[in-house]
Amino acid sequence: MQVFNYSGPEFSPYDDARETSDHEPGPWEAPVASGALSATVRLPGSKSLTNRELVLSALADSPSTLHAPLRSRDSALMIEALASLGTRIDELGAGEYGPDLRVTPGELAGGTSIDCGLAGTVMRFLPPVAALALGPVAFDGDQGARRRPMRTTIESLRALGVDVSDDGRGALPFSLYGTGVVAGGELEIDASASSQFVSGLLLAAPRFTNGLSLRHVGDSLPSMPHIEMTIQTLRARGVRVHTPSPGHWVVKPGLIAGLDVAIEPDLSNAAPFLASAIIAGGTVTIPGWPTTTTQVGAHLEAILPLWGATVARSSDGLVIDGGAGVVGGVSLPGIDLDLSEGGELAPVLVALAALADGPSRITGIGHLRGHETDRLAALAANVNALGGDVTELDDGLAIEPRRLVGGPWKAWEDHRMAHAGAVIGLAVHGIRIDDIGSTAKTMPEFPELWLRTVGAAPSARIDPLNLF
Ligand SMILES: O=C(O)C1=C[C@@H](OP(=O)(O)O)[C@@H](O)[C@H](O)C1
Ligand SMILES: C=C(OP(=O)(O)O)C(=O)O
Repeated sequence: MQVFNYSGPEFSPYDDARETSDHEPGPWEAPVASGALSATVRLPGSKSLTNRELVLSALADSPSTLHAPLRSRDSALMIEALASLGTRIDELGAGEYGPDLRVTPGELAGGTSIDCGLAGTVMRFLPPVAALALGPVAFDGDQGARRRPMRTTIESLRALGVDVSDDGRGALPFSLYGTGVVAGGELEIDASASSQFVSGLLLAAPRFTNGLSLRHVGDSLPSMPHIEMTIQTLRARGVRVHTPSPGHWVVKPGLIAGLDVAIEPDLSNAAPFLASAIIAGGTVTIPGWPTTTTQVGAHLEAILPLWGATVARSSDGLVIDGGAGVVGGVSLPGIDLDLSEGGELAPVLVALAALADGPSRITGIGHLRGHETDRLAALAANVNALGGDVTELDDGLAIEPRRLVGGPWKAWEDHRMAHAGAVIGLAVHGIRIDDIGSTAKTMPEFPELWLRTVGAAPSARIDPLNLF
């Protein structure tokens, strides 16, 4: 097994990361399951698809329309950044999920600074785009973002001839001076800390004069489905991309077509809602579940039955049936899972494992130390503070069965940490999440949707709220 060694800036989930955060921490008492569920939860659009389509629309040769895009902090930051680089983005009427977006590409211009917030997609996808602009572009983000690994982005741009200034930590803040042209060609990078290093380069590569032949060298490569998503979104816009061998991608130079594209619901954000049926019992339906998709959340269909749930597709969407649920006496088995392809699913799956009656190991996720917070340390600290027994491994977590008791649960700015706390709180009285506002990163509706899901009347239909 290949082990990822974290080599980014030093940080721990205990650091106070709130100094530059955009919201006041919202303490929240997680609701306990009060009975079997029967809920249909319509989820907002995928973060990963929305932010890829925004970038490609900005680089395209004609306008694009995004239907049902995500509206959250991460997509708002992407929109703001692309607008400051010269892209026009208009809201179109009010669709079922809020306004669609019309993106009209403009000449890319520097002379701006980009706030990445805590968004990996903004900090890794936009520097190669900014290199195509004329003029200086400065990048910074939240205090927590300054601890996320960025060395590969910085070094890959330098290797492509882009003038980048940084303080040598391999992290935000840094700035680059775009000349309006990137020659491209052959490039080797180490993307073991994040697949987003690969995706960011591939998304801009059709606009490089010679395209890009990109090879990943080094340790294992996480989150392969997200790279597949990048390739598929490029191909849908007429870009020629091929993969001569695993870890080697070739993007031909050429035009990126404008497109009318419907954004799928965020299947990774479906994780806590699907998990709620395993804890509370009963059924949860997610409408609009795509028949085929590159979203890694689709793996939940195969993963969640490991805990005994029945997961099936119906004409209404994806339906999970948790039977009587943990609170109704169902005993969850321990599991052994390599989650290298779907690290963003880990927090909710660890929450389920912490409620199981057997030992679990979730591995292949060493790179989660460089996510919104050090997710391995944060999950271990949170569960152990409730009386759990979670041990950090080099590339994952070992979870021993323990009876958990109520207590504080820290989000550390991390939306998925808050989701995990909410899942545990369904089964354990008195879980107090310190900052439910962290969920605004990808799903500002989470607290409301969650309360309505777990207290939902039979067959209640729950739609995203218009919070904007
Ligand atoms: O490209 C993307 O949209 C993402 C890639 C993954 O990043 P890592 O490879 O850094 O885990 C994933 O965890 C993140 O939530 C979104
Ligand atoms: C790792 C995540 O986000 P980001 O896009 O900021 O990397 C995530 O959403 O789990």
